[in-house]
Amino acid sequence: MAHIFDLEPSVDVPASNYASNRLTSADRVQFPRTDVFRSMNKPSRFEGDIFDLEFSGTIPKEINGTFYRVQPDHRFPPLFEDDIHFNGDGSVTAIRIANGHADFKQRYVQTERYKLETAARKSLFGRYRNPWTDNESVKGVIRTASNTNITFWRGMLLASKEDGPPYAMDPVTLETIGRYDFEGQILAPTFTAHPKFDPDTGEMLCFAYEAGGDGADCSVDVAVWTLDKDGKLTEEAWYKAPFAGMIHDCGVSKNYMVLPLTPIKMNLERMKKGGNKFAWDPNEDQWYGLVPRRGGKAEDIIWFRADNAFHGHIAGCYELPSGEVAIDLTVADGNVFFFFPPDTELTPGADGMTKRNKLSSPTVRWILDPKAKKSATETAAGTVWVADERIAPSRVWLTNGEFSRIDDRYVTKPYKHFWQAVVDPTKPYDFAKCGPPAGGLFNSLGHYVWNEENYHDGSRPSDGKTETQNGKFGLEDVYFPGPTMTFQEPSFIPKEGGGEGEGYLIALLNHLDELRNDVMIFDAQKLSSGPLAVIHLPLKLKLGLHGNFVDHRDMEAWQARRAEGGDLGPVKAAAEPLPWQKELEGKANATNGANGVGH
Ligand SMILES: C=Cc1ccc(O)c(OC)c1
Ligand SMILES: [Fe+2]
Repeated sequence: MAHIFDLEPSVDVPASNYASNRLTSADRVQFPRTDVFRSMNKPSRFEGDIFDLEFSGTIPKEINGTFYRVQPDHRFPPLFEDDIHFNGDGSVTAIRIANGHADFKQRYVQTERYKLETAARKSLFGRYRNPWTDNESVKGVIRTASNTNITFWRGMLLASKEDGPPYAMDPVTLETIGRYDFEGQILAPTFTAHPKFDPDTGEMLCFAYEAGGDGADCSVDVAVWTLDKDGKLTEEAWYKAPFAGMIHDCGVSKNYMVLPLTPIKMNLERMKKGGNKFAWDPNEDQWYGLVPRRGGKAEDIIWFRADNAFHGHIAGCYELPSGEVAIDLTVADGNVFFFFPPDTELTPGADGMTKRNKLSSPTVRWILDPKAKKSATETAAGTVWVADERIAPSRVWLTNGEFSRIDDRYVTKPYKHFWQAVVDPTKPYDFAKCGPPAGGLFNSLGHYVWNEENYHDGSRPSDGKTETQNGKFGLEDVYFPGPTMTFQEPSFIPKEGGGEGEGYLIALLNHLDELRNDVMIFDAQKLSSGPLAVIHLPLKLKLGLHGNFVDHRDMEAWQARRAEGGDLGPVKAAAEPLPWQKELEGKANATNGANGVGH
């Protein structure tokens, strides 16, 4: 009898189900044959559970909690062949660790997009953050894929992406509860994927950009909110940005929030023509908006400008005795998002590609003075408050990494320790076995400790000069697993009663040759000694974005409060469409779907 594969040549397999960049038929389930859907990033679409994962080494018995992380994972062939990784559906992984064992669970975030596309059994939403490329049937539907971060807040997981509101999930079952509007308190169209939690007050600090209208109109409105530990909205302030660009992460000190505005810019005309949401502008500055955490008014923002560069993620942010705000983050010297090249009409001749894979990404410290002189400056977007003097870095530590993490108990405070996924180009890479390193050559994990001189422990003011060094700002402890492996973002697991940085580091490892993942657990301060445990997953995940560890005691305390009959009761999903959706409802041609309200 013929084996099924022997028959394959007679099966009519077309080269591609795309023509002129568009999906020609949804009858055939076949993803684009582009790098975005290849190798480590081949769609997985796996949902399931694995009880008692295989592992090597010893999983420390004192770890009792869950490591959550989220990955974009397209469920259907995209409408456009040139689709990007960031447009994939959010899929959440939970690695539950207890008693020296680990279990696995993975579920999609069931967004409105997920539900409508499931019903249609095909993609209905088009290009990244561009509703003009959608199927007509989903006009007015919240488009977010909730694929960027997964944070724990008051007994729920919040799956978030900065183009829409967060979705609440059950932290144990990973079932989607629904769109979360903080019980009607936050009704903006967008919400950050990087909310921050003040360890002293229990507050959530969060923001949104492109927040003024329907979340797809390139508005320059930026909202900043605080929710107290009881979930009550206590602060809301609205600011104007100098242009409609990306504000991805934020820094939070005791009294301020810092909003890095990256020079990748939206353009409504380009979007209406079906083009990219963002384009890198190599002629634009990088900006930092400094706002007070309490009582902020529109005119309180100070926008600081510095030379063109690309923001990565924030390590720490805190105040100096002088009252100045220090913020440390990775800053790359070119366009990291090569899939958002310069717009040839807006910046003719600009080159956004040559430096791809050759970018340097040091950890940069900026010192921002809340008393800096500023002037009202007219821009196309309106009046913006800009500091009179440009800023330059205070410290440039040539770490060459991304995905900085700290001991989150030190958010808002002076801190010494940070960790990163590191690119070490001096190490061997097995190109023959692995091909190009999908997602970047994060071939190492690094632990860094600012030394006394560079740690603002409350006694030293800033010195106003730029210093650039390699290895002299503090201690470097780097682990390289081998030439066929790369890391995803690490998360820190604090040891109970331990000091800053005492605990473990957990991160996903990509095997680019076998196309499979492990989870590595390290002593957070001895990375170079190698992992204490390697948990072996029997499958390939995708390249994820962000993750966080949640201690089981926190989980249990909230579970009791969230139980039927508990003092809070179950999490309440949004009960009403967002204001922009209600407005659209009244207009001709609008089909609003379910408006993001659970059904
Ligand atoms: C890493 C940054 C980042 C920024 C915007 C996004 O939409 C995103 O989607 C996964 C990721
Ligand atoms: Fe991020």
